[in-house]
Amino acid sequence: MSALQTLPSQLGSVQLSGFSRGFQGNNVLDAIDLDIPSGQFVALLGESGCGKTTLLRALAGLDAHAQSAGVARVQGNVSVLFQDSRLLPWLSVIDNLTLGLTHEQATAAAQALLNDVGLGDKAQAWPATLSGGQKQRAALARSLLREPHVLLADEPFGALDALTRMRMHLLLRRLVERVRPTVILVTHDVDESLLLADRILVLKDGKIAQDHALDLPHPRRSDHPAFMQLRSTLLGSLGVETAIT
Ligand SMILES: Nc1ncnc2c1ncn2[C@@H]1O[C@H](COP(=O)(O)OP(=O)(O)OP(=O)(O)O)[C@@H](O)[C@H]1O
Repeated sequence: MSALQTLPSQLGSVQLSGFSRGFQGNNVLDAIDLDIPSGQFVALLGESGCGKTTLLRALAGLDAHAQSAGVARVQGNVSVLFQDSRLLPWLSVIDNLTLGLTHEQATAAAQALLNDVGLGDKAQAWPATLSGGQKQRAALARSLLREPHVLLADEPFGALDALTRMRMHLLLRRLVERVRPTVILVTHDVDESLLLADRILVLKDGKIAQDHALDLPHPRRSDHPAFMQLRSTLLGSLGVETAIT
């Protein structure tokens, strides 16, 4: 076997080794080393402008104009979920899901995923007739239909109201537990990271400044003592002091 071949057990793993990236001479990511094993759910936190999206887009193979050094390796298929759904307005919901897929079962699988995300009756609807939350659910279904080994999500729930966001959290956890992709979720929301992730990273000054493993069962309760302690630590690292000690 050649050294370049990917072993099945490595599919879904992500490695950064001395990875730097910048734009127009400004360094954003500074020699990052990071190993994410297959199937891990990672949340990436950090203050605005610290480079979270830059890191995610590098892993997605975007921003070819950026100056990069070092290694960023993602093994397997990648799906990207953005803050806006990016559904094409001239295609029905189900045609948005199956766009580019040629296998015969794509339509049946798309309908099954739409059922899963509660949009079973919206398959033939136009995207413009969906609410923001419904569009994001359709976008999530579109991502998972590709059966990605790695799901890269950039604040996918950032624009949703609190109630819809809570529903999306439950939905994402349920689907992720079934499909088992590696997930890297960029978020500003500390509670979101604590509710969903197995591991929480904080990006600061171009480096991974904190790396926390979370071994709490799901569904999680936000009043769990370990949850509250880490919440306080994370908020502190983001420059927000809390009363909890
Ligand atoms: N395509 C680009 N061209 C030039 N500069 C860029 C580009 N993309 C990002 N940057 C710069 O890189 C830095 C990091 O931006 P990035 O969007 O990665 O931060 P972020 O942590 O995701 O921020 P936020 O939480 O506010 O979304 C910023 O200073 C930004 O201006």
